[in-house]
Amino acid sequence: MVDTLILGIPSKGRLQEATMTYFERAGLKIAKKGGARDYRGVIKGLDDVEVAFLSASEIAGELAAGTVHLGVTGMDLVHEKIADPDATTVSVAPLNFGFADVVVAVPDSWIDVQTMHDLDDVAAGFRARHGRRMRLATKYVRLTRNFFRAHGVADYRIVESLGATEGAPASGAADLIVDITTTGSTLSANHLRILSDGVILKSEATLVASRQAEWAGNAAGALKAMLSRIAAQDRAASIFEVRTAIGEQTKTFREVSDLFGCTAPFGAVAGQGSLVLHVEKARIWELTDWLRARGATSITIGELTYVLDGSAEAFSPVFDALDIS
Ligand SMILES: Nc1ncnc2c1ncn2[C@@H]1O[C@H](COP(=O)(O)OP(=O)(O)OP(=O)(O)O)[C@@H](O)[C@H]1O
Ligand SMILES: O=P(O)(O)OC[C@H]1O[C@H](OP(=O)(O)OP(=O)(O)O)[C@H](O)[C@@H]1O
Ligand SMILES: [Mg+2]
Repeated sequence: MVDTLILGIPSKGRLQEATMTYFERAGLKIAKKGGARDYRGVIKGLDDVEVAFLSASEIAGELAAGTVHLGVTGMDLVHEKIADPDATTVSVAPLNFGFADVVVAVPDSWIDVQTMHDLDDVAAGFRARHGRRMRLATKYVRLTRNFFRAHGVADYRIVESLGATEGAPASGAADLIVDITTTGSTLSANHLRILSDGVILKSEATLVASRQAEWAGNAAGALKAMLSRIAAQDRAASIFEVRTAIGEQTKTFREVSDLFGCTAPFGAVAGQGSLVLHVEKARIWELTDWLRARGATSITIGELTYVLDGSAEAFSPVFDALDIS
């Protein structure tokens, strides 16, 4: 079984549901093997893939170790759990959900502290005023250390937090925090404010591949099969299919290709006939206005589910990075 592709899928938390939906939309339906309590799963029709249900942070760790080949996790966790993410992982595709920022936040009452530079001033004087170093609560220890070092702030101590980090300043457990935020409501409910240059990382759920995993045998083929379905869905979601009957098909096609970036997936033949075009969604009304001005009376516009064309090549940098030919 060593050559099976192991796919890490969040088993709980915020990323779980959107991840399942994302794979299903790409024609990759994930099913639990035994029942709801089973932590292994399969993708119907892809025998060389085994699904491992793990927490988002475990997925980051297992990608670095090479014990999962491919997985969905947050970029915050990739950068927190992995010392040199570029060396051990490859980001395959951002998934457009799970958006959150890792930020430095201070109590609202610290009116003199708006920037990391201000924070450095406070940190330097903190011991003299309070008899101890400034304390920062976070579970993002690596991200915090790197960011503070880059800003030349050294006079502080990290208090590792395992939850409810935003409560630490009010409870007296720490003076400031580094945590993740999406809407900002937890920060404001706790009277905390993000420093103006205090965004450490903008995170999003991401499909990530491991450079450490064994890609020989069937794993590489399974990856290609999965990514070609994902590419087919991505491409379909970005375009409309336009059908119309118009004279001078080849000339019309040449013009709409220049003007609106259209493609003709099934070609354009000389003379009159029905023409099938693909166009980026944002350009649809420009294109149809243009066609109508040139005599096209009947035009249909359709959404597509999958488009199998050359767009899978978008992933060739990933295959190169993984040494998959
Ligand atoms: N508002 C948010 N707060 C926290 N995480 C978010 C938010 N929005 C998106 N995320 C993403 O979801 C990831 C997982 O968070 P979540 O708390 O759901 O995981 P979890 O299952 O509790 O993981 P663990 O048990 O390992 O902490 C975060 O690391 C981040 O990438
Ligand atoms: O900016 P907001 O939209 O308010 O979201 C941010 C909050 O959400 C997360 O907590 P979560 O609900 O995942 O609980 P947890 O701390 O137990 O993981 C995160 O740790 C913040 O506390
Ligand atoms: Mg959480």
